[in-house]
Amino acid sequence: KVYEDVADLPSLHYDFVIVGGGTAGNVVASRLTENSSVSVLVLEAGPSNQGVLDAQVPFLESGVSDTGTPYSWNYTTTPQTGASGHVFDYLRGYLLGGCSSHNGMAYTRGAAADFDRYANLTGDEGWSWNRIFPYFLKNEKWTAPADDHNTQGQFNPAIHGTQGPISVSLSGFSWPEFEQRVIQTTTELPDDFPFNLDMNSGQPLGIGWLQYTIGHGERSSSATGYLTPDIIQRPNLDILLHAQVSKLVNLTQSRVSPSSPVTFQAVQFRYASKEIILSAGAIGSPQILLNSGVGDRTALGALGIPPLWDLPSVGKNASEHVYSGASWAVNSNQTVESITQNATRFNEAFAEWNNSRTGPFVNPSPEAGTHAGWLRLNADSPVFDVHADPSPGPGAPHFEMLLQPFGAAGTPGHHISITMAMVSPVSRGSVTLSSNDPFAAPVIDLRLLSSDFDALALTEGLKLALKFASAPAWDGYLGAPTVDLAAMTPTELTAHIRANSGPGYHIVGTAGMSPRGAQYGVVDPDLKVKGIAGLRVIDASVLPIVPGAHTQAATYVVAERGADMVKQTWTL
Ligand SMILES: Cc1cc2nc3c(=O)[nH]c(=O)nc-3n(C[C@H](O)[C@H](O)[C@H](O)COP(=O)(O)OP(=O)(O)OC[C@H]3O[C@@H](n4cnc5c(N)ncnc54)[C@H](O)[C@@H]3O)c2cc1C
Repeated sequence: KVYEDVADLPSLHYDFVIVGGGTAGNVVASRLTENSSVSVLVLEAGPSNQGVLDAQVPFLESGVSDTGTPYSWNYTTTPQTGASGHVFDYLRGYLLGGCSSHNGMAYTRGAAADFDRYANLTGDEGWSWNRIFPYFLKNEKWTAPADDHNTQGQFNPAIHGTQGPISVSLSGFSWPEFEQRVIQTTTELPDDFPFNLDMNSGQPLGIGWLQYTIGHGERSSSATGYLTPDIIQRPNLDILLHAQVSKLVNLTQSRVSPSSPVTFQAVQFRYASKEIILSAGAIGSPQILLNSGVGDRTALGALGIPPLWDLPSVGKNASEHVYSGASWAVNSNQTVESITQNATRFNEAFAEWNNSRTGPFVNPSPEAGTHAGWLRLNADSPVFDVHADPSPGPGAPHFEMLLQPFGAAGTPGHHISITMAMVSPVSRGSVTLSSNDPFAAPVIDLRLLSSDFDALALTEGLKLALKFASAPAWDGYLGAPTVDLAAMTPTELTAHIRANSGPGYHIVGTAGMSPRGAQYGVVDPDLKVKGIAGLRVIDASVLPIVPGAHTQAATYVVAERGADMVKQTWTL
């Protein structure tokens, strides 16, 4: 059951307490309570997703994701020196479902090489692409698009799951003038921009149709998919909302030494007899560990937090994508602005969604892409003189190119954009504490573009965007660029990128996996916190390096495998 008030909770003792009812946390709660002998409590800081219209209507996503809404943690980053000193809002979902209840819904699994690298970095073959692949299928329910269009040639059915909790579909409303030009470009410039039937095969390189965690015109999230009404009714599952966990309690108060590991058995006010599972996300999980005295001993001591267990990697190694882009006016009124800049059409589109779950509101927020391209730097690029290739292999991208029939928000007229992201960044940031107040916002320093490699690579990426737009397919359609990037020298382009880029909200790595016995890292490959009994982290923070993909699919498979590991430990 879902509880709004702690006083109503029926029990003090649970087998498992899951901190965070977000993307990963709800997967674990749902899977563990499949066994009726197990009791689970989920503690979620935010409110319910039920009745939050903007979390249901894909097009209205920003109403739930943006800073300032009641459903956002309202974080900001520190000034980002590599990005002209800008301070960015750092969006994180503050409601049941976490980021899966407010994200952009793009469904991208990443490259096989991303997961094979996780296997190498952890010494656990179980994280390799081939071994993880069944979990993608287990998570997914392939669904026809809302407009029921013929999807042949737009995806490969052989690589998708059909029975899982999360609906995945192709776009349910089309922008034909734009889409035809994208596809035409793949035939005109096939060397640089080959068509890829399905970017989720493990071989993402090329341009393909985007898939979204949307079913029948509505957002599919961990809250809607893994906490269906019948699952919520399970007598062995309690979910407490408005419950922000400050720190974990060490009931045994045992001395810290490698031979007598610390045992965590409680959070604030509830007992977990088997395990506490931290699923508070890549910001929340390290924050709770640090508040609990698990982290860099010196830094904790300096803040007046008694260090309990020295794990210097907690909150470090934050790995995040960085986005920049280009936009052009177009000689057409067939862009998403025809809805966002016209109140009548906006209201009609909303009414259509209400009546039949069709129309433009079935697609994600206005700036969503119709297609994505996953691209690489040239093998002989001089950028590799600055830093060795950080990508996990030749089948994995350096860049994501998002193709959007929409310009910059607030600019009148009709535009298209090509957003370009550096998805194999060298830069690493951190999540640290500002004080010993466990409820104070953490310090989020992504160190975006702090590596020159990232800035120089993204410069090459923007050149690829310009090349894409130079294909004959766009002749007569593209008007003036919003900013004339083609006229810039490479140095000017790099400076432009530093002044005009931002984060992708894809942070991972702050409780990263490393091999068992390694002196670095936060969790072992079985997601148990190193040196601590009774505590795992199961969420995006355990991925040691950001995949070349939006991160929800990777988070879902971490959670599915994590739940299996917990079941295995306790023979459930
Ligand atoms: C605006 C935005 C757009 C995105 N777009 C996409 C996209 O289009 N495609 C994609 O694949 N990925 C996208 N992502 C990234 C993706 O959604 C995340 O990587 C993923 O969902 C993270 O899952 P998680 O379980 O690690 O954390 P979360 O989903 O954030 O879950 C953490 C949960 O823990 C709760 N919590 C935190 N601290 C505490 C505490 N102290 N006590 C109790 N509860 C707590 C939070 O409220 C939250 O519910 C986007 C992210 C954002 C923010």
